[in-house]
Amino acid sequence: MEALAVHQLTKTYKSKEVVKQISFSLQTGEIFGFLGRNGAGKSTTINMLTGILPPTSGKIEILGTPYHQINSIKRRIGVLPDNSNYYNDMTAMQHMVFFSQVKGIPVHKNSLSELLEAVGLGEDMDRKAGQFSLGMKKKLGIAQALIGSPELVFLDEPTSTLDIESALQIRELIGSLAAKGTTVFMTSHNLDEVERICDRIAILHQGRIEKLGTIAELREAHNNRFKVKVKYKSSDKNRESVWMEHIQQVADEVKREEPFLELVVESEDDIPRIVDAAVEQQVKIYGLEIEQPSLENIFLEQAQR
Ligand SMILES: Nc1ncnc2c1ncn2[C@@H]1O[C@H](COP(=O)(O)OP(=O)(O)OP(=O)(O)O)[C@@H](O)[C@H]1O
Repeated sequence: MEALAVHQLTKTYKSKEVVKQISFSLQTGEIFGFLGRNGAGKSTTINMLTGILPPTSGKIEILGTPYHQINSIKRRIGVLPDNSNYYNDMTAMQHMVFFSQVKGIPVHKNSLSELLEAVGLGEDMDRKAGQFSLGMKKKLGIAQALIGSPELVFLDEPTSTLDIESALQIRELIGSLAAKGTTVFMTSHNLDEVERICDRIAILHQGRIEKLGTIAELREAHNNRFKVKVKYKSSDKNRESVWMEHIQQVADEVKREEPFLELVVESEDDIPRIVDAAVEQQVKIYGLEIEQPSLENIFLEQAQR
């Protein structure tokens, strides 16, 4: 089932279109990464999807419910907005109780403290938010987004401002949510993170979705060539030449700087062919490094256009 379906969604400020006819859908239980440079329109999109900002045009269906009825399903949605405000004099737990009440969800202190523990605020739940660092506020924002076990969660940069360990903890939490069937829509500037946890991604560029798919699909569309670096040794120059001739037929590019050989091949299947031919010609392989285009390459290519 689709947790979210967006069709031709557009936002115009005065005469400037900042989100331009974007369409996509999210399957239940998937982690969807929404990427783009500063100002690409990510937060504007999240604000429209969560009912904070009215769209100029387009169609949104959330959890099988038309957009104009979004208030009736707000309890089933969790949101970490791009900037959250907290009351300096209220503790983390008091905030959680307050947010539960605002959402109309019965207050269960045990589950609220479990959520605070899950984001790493277990020991700080009775401290006032006025004493919190930026990272701690972010964790509180994630905990409040998860009150009432929402089916669909929007997380705007959930790990920015977090230290390495905390970011890892949050990534694991996001993974466990999805494993339980929660659908996650998240933005991030950390491409490594996106590559690791997102099932599919969309790259937004100047308000338009320029790329959409799994990382493997984006690689395929980008230019799915493999760079292969081989460390080798051969004691027989003739046999080595036969191997080289074979490589010339298989590889698109060949660069040789003994004892290394750098190749570019179209298909992953070319790699064992090259190794098999080496074995046949008694060329010894000491190392093999294989590099595929990273999400960073794909993203940078997009951003430079
Ligand atoms: N209230 C507003 N009035 C006019 N323009 C706005 C308003 N809010 C956002 N914009 C413009 O809309 C565009 C998209 O902004 P948005 O905040 O959605 O980008 P973003 O992708 O979330 O960026 P970031 O990564 O920096 O958070 C920007 O050009 C921004 O200046």
